[in-house]
Amino acid sequence: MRVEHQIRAFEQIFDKYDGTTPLHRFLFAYFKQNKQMGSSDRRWATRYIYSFFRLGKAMPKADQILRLAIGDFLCNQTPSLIIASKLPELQEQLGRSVKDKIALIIENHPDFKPADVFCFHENLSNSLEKEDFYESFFTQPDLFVRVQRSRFEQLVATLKQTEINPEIIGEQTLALPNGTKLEKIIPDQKYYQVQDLSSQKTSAFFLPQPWDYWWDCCAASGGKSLLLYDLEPSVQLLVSDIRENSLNNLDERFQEAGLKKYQKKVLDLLQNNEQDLHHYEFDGIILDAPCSGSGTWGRTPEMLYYFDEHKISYFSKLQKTIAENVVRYLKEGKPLVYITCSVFKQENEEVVEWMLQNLPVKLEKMELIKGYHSKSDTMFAARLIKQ
Ligand SMILES: C[S@@+](CC[C@H](N)C(=O)[O-])C[C@H]1O[C@@H](n2cnc3c(N)ncnc32)[C@H](O)[C@@H]1O
Repeated sequence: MRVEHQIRAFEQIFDKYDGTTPLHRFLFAYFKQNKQMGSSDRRWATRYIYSFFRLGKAMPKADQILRLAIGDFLCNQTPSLIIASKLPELQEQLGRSVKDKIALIIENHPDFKPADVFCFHENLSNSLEKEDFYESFFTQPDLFVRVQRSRFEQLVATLKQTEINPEIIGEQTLALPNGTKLEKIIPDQKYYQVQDLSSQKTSAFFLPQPWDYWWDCCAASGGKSLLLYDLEPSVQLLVSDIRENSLNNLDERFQEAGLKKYQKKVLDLLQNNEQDLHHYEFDGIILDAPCSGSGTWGRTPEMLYYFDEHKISYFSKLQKTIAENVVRYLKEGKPLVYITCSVFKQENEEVVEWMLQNLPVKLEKMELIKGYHSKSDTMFAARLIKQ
């Protein structure tokens, strides 16, 4: 296959894609419509377009195909026609670490600045190590699974039989190479959940008591509720979300996990829900808030290119309003666990600061759960106690 052919395929995709749908979904539809592309064409086009977006906004003035070659060099350890044609002097260095390769690119192209990869740096939470964070975009995150304790060894053994070598991260957590078709290997999903490592770590903020009544108020398909249930199976739950569809998926997941004691409501938490909720009082609330998702862009690098910075303040307002609307249903002395998958301080520490000033809550602890050293997402969690 000639390099011109690959470049044309990349350019056609790049021209058609506008960032409004997730890239993986766009590519799925695009390949369906372009049946003339064989599997090798599709594989190369996918590699190139992802490598390109992983470069974010670095080297804005450089030629697009040179940017593609640099992205491809930084993201991959195997050769490609683009690297061979645009960066022949670096071909032999493909096996080096990302850090080394970044240094080589800076040496050869001084206009390459790692900080431009993630160009919203002014907004980053203060405790984030910026260089490590920027560097992490050139490595694809892993796929993490949380496994029922009693099934852990058996699941590891099954995976090993299929020549997938899972990395054991904790008592219940495995890391697998991204793209592993786990549901094909183990179709019965009763005993494991796909859930990012940092997301799993948010459970350290829950600390439920036996027979507590908790509200997972932005539950989607129930990932956090399942963590809570795992910690304390006697807990009773109200789960709600604005999207009915997500709540429908939740039923199946809960059933598989054996979670039976829950009630479900479709609620828009920007509205007054007093009619529905006036008699409710909770022992704990999980607010896994709608957010920019900027801590997960290692999985969706197209956002580095297309995200509109104005959205940060939009999400921040949304988060404050939702927090205000839910905290009134919390018992005194009980926790509100505020979670985002964002790295922006306006959605994290500043929302907490706003809550401390405007709501009857006291901060117990908060943490940016950094995923960039462990091929996982970065999240934020805070535990606030109602006064
Ligand atoms: C970060 S996701 C929750 C993920 C989920 N907790 C999990 O662990 O899988 C945020 C959720 O907030 C919901 N949401 C957005 N705006 C909302 C609103 N105004 N009222 C209630 N839920 C809302 C979204 O539908 C989305 O499912």
